[in-house]
Amino acid sequence: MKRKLNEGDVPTPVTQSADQNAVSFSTFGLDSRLLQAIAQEGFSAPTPVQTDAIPLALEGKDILARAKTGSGKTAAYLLPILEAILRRKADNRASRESTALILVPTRELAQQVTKVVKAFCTFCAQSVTVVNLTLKTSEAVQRSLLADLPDIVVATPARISQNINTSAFSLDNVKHLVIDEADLVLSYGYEDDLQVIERAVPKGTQTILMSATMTTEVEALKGRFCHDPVVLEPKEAKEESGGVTQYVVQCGEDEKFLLAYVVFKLKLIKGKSIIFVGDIDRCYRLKLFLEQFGVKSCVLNSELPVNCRIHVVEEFNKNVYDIIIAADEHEVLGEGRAKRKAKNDTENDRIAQAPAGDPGDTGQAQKKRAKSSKRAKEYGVSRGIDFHNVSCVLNFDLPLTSRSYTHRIGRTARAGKTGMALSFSVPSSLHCKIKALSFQPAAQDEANLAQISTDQAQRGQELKPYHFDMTQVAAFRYRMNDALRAVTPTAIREARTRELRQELLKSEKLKRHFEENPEDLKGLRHDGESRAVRIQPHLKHVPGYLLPRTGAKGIVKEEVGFVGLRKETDNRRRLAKMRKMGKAKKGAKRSDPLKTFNAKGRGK
Ligand SMILES: Nc1ncnc2c1ncn2[C@@H]1O[C@H](COP(=O)(O)OP(=O)(O)OP(=O)(O)O)[C@@H](O)[C@H]1O
Repeated sequence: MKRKLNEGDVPTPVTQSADQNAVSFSTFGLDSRLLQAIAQEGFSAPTPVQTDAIPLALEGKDILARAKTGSGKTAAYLLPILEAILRRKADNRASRESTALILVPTRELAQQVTKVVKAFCTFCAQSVTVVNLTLKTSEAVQRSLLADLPDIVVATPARISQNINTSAFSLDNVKHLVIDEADLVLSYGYEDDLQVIERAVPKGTQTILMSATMTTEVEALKGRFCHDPVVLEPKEAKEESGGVTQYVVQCGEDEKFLLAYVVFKLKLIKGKSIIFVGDIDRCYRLKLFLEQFGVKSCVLNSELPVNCRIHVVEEFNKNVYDIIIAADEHEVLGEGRAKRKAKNDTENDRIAQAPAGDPGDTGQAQKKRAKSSKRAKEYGVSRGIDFHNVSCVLNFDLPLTSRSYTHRIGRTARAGKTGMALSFSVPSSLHCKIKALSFQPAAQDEANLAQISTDQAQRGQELKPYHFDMTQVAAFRYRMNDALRAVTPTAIREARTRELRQELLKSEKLKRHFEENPEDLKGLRHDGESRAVRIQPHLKHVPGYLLPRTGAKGIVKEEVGFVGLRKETDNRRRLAKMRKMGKAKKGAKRSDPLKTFNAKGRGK
């Protein structure tokens, strides 16, 4: 909640309301302590969804609000709930009940919502208590947290149903139920849990559904949980992704790396960026690749413990990093797949499985995905996480669904700001040309891009081609190849384990063990220092001769049409150099240096 809307930044109204400009938070009749907190957050005026939802929610109405990502939906439902709790407390000081239940699809979101509650309760912290039930705690701890009867409980549906089933939590006193990111809750496989909750929710509970998109799932939830709800929808579809300028580049698999290098090294994109990749290995591959050019980034993926993920987002939001590389693996499962659940899940949530016989899916790939999907279940980086001040979302790997695309690009242009989304799409003729760099689901890029473009067109948005001057970009190919060669499967594996090792070092739980076994600590520390990729200092500098005469800007040609990509034939030069260094066997056939990756296989 750090970014503020400046005057003039305030987005256009979401629905038709009487003179939106005259609305201020004080017109809602909110408790002065809440108004103080709102002012402290720097919110000068309510956003359109807040303007519409807050008065209705204060009247106790059920609401289904559809508003674009980043439009301030969290405050739209939290403020009226906090107001209602404070009013009830003022009437009956003795009462201690859990009266508000906020359901979110992921742990990160639970953490985020809890933080927002606390921020709004800065001046009434004694009166309102909140518990985030998704933290990694034992059932006994959860039971005791709930026994304190916090006013607000934030959790995933699975955690709630689990606690209802063990009688640790009763919904008898719940007066407000929120399902945030309602369009995602069912696709995360929470159907059984929602059934348990549905049965336990008392009649007359005020229900608020918040969603970025209106899907059949949301319609279904509306029918099941709401009573005669007011439906708030954007006035015009145009406003949906209004602040995001969307671009697409058709390119080969290696050219994704080439363009990423050029874009970030030459700072063609100003400000902070989120790069979405399709799986965890690609997260580290890209990170290690960019690192060699002195481009620093942090990674986010479901393999990292949840506390670490939250920490990474916080660091990014504090501008410690400008680039975050996020693996959107849950998305890779596809929405349909994610619905399939496995029984006997020991964790509180279910396992999303890939269906058998999916076209293009190997058995091994399916197994791997099913295994990782349990982790991915509560991890949804493209959904709802409030990354601050993101100028650009780069879809390094194109999302598999239009809905995912909407969620991903919603990480930029938040709270009335503007932003840019750049997507790489691999034409089928260029897919699987370089095995080590290829991403299997990209085989569907053409079809997925067509679907995304159609959906965006329906929202009045267009994906324009981004014009790189590829003749200029090609000059960087030699360096790209050099850097790519250093990112071996072993390097990726090591980077992956190193990241986890660092987490072990930070672990509170292992502190005692390390005190008793200092050798283990030393070993881990030492491991952490090892470098995954051989250092090539020259790569960090961009020699002037690589740049066009007009400087870095000459690489992006807005006025020309898309320039087809062409493989540069620098192999002869490279081979000659290697021979000189005695590395290449005479007569060795290496038409493309990247093919050396093939021989070693992928780093997975
Ligand atoms: N009235 C306001 N004035 C200024 N900033 C605001 C206002 N309301 C919310 N914000 C800021 O806008 C950002 C986005 O808000 P929020 O996370 O609630 O959006 P959202 O609609 O829930 O997005 P998503 O669908 O992605 O979860 C936050 O950083 C929040 O602090």
